[in-house]
Amino acid sequence: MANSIALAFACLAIAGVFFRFTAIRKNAKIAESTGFKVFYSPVYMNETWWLFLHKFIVPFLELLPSPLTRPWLKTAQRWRLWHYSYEPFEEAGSDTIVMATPSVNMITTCDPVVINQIVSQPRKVQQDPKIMKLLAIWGDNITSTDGEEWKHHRRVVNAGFTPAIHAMVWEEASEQAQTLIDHWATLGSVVPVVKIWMSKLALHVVSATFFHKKLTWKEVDHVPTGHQMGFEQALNTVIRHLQPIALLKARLKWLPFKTTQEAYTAFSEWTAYMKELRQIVLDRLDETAKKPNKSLLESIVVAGATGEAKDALPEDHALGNLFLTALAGHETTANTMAFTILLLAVYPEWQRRVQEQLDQQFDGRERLQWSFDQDYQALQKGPVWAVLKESMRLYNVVQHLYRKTVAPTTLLDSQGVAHEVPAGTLCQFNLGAIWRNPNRWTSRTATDKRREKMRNCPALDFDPERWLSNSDLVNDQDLHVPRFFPFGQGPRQCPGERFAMVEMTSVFATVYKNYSVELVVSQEKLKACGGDKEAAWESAREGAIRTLSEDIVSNINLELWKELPIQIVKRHG
Ligand code: HEM
Repeated sequence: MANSIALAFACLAIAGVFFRFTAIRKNAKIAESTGFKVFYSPVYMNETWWLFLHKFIVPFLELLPSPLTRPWLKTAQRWRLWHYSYEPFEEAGSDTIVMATPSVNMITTCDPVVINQIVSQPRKVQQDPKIMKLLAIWGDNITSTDGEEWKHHRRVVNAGFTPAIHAMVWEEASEQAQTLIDHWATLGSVVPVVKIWMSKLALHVVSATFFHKKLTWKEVDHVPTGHQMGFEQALNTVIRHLQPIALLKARLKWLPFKTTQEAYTAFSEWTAYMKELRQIVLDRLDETAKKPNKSLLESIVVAGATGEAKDALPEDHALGNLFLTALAGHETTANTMAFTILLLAVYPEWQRRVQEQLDQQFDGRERLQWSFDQDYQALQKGPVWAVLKESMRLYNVVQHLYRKTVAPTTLLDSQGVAHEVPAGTLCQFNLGAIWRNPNRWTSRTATDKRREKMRNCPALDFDPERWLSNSDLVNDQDLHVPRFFPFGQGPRQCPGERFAMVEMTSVFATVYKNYSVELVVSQEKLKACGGDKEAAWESAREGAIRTLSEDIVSNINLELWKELPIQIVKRHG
């Protein structure tokens, strides 16, 4: 009996391998017609079994001779793409390659020309429905749709990003940052994991400006009557359990595990909060519909309720967009702020340059006298934005974007060669590889020896100067397409770009005008360095640079959950 079962399994495994191999061969033939370099990949990065088992399998695959795994093993690990950066393309000897997998052909590229061609042909290249529908948890929304349906969602969401909202973001972000610093002071001014606080801060800003729901540091865990979770906790828990919620939604209720029960409670609580917010607008519908400057919530709900043929959104679509903007609007900005704060603690010389710019700009004016109209634009020219851009270059929180060809498409590459890509090809833009491609971006801040010793940590290349002296921006000045686009490009470019930049500028102005942020040097470290403060600081800095590489994790966003303590110190003079 046991022998028969073993035989049956062996036959199944052989048949599986045979079918996979045949499918790859078939896909590879089609891929070769594109003229891009083609590689076989025995797995497709999004296959369910691979996503579940990779942790156990990858260490064994890494023991195989590299010609057998190059470059597919790196491209198949989507959660490590940021860590591998340009390596798979280096291994492949090309900035655009096609991976022929058992299920789909996937173009993966870090060539800005190819990317620009892809996003410029929205009729032929669209969102991949399989990937984007996962985010349609409450209903279709701006990211889960394409074509005419997407235009509809986009119009409604865009209407919420008004100049009045951006001015509100400026004020709210500054107030939240100041009250957070005051809150930190009550906790001793040492912050072990800055990411956690930046997520809260960014959520507070989104909540106040989009939903008219003011959140404060004291009421973080407040649970209103009739609810089982606070507003903030409900959203954060939904985000933490996004994958099971996306797959099972209300069916989670029937699973008896603690985490699935928690996920279900968060799912139903967040649904209730969104419905309540919607109802508040519905109660003042006529008045709100006439407002020239609607908030995002108002724009979405009014469009859904008035039934105008042009803009009407059913309730599930309205909830879908409310969730999506809350999600897209806070984690991206929060992680970018967290990385930038840590980088400035590692590079105090850049912190000083930021402070000099702020001192000059505000010239003795107190925080409440700063203004969006007078100060936001002025701060874009100088170290504040140079630091932000350099941080987004090295720590691109959105690591990859996807499109799928729905018709045969011609793509030119940076050498001017035309490639014919058939319909049904998945296109992946590897953003980290674009901006850490050593052939395009100069690295001046670390010697090869130091780079080798520190295992090529991205933080070693932090060089905001490149944004101030444009001459050194990139090696290929003759490239006539955008080369740095952390917010995407083309019709689907991030609608929240200005929102995010206003928020981050305002937070950094508030933090660094009156405070410095320093790495914490532990007593053990000081002791280990024989009481030499300078040596202990250097050692803490080396540790921070390593942490900013080895401990970065890739979830929906790139993030650092591990402790990397910093302390907030009042500036003098
Ligand atoms: C540092 C902060 C942010 C970064 C790096 C970022 C980046 C991006 C990127 C790369 C895309 C995809 C573009 C594409 O598919 O080509 C995107 C889309 C989007 N972002 Fe952002 N984003 C940020 C902040 C925000 C904020 C603050 C909001 C809202 C308040 C927002 C809302 C959205 C939405 C709704 C989309 C989908 C657009 C569509 O599919 O039409 N983002 N973002």
